[in-house]
Amino acid sequence: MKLLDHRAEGPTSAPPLLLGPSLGTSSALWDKVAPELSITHRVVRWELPGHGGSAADLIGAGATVGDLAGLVLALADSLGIERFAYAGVSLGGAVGLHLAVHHPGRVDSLAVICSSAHFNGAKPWEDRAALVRREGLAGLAESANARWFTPGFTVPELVRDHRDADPGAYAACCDALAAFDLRDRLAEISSPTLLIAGREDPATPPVHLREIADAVPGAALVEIPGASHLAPAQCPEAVLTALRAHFDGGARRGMEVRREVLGDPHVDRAQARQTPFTARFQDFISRYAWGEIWTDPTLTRRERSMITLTALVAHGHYDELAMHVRAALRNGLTPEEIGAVLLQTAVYCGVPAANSAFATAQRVLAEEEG
Ligand SMILES: O=C(O)CC1=CCC(=O)O1
Repeated sequence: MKLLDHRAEGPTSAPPLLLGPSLGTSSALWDKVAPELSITHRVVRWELPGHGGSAADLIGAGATVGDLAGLVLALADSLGIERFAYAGVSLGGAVGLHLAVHHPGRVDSLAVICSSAHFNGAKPWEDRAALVRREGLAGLAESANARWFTPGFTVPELVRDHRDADPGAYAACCDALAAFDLRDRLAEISSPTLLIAGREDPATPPVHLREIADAVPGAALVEIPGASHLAPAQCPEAVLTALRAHFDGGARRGMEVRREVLGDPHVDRAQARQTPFTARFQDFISRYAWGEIWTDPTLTRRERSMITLTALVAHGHYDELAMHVRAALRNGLTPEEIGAVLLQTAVYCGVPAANSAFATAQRVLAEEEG
């Protein structure tokens, strides 16, 4: 099966983040944003059919946003990505809305940028599709700067990509925009949703994003002054700040997992002891140890507990060991299994270390039983 062209960057073990382009643009739209996002995410930028390196015949006349969403899901499947965060601009944002409504199990978190739940009816897009089918894209590309940027600003590479797109596929994308209207379904979206509007955007002005924010439960709206339609290209830092804050569920998720594994009383005590001096360290632990490592599904929590017990014995961290014996019980290890792990440490970490570990574990197990 033919797939959308894409560019992937960032650690393969990081949470996946799919980035969608707007009509006439390519993945270059994300050039100033994607490298930064790829520090914390496996970023996959996809190309519209007939744009960038995607084949034009992936869609045809009468295409829908649902067809584009299907291509995005096929790409995700091919990359072994089940659930993902998603950000899209304009038509790419419409794809994100469609995914969140029709495939909620796939979308962990959504950001919709300079986009809309409807693109002002069918007529303008039917006219544009007819024009492009008749005359190609050269003429339309001449007006790209006015549609995409504030006066005096341009990104020549994006304008060139617009001119070079396949007219048939571009027109099919216009067909998809003509038929798109998700206003009645927005309230069904359950993924955490961020809307980003360009204050100077003539194509999808802030009122379109506000309409989505008002309808999607819990959604947030950020308006970027000085940005027109292609905000990630024109105001990358503002977009990056908003996306980072939205997608960095690491700290939040980390705190949830920390509480699940260590228990509320322990975490509450740690929080109460926190001072301005230790706050950054506590935050680091929540994000990194709990938000990234303990949440990584490659290993089970039971397996992680066994590894952690062993490592703590190896380094003689007996206070931490006591805490992780409790965590191991919470993660489903039996006292017998904990004993078997400690016995094995006698072989690899040394008998004196295991001796102290058994004493610590015995005390904790007795406390937990009593
Ligand atoms: O190029 C435009 O006209 C702006 C636009 C509308 C939908 C989209 O994806 O881009």
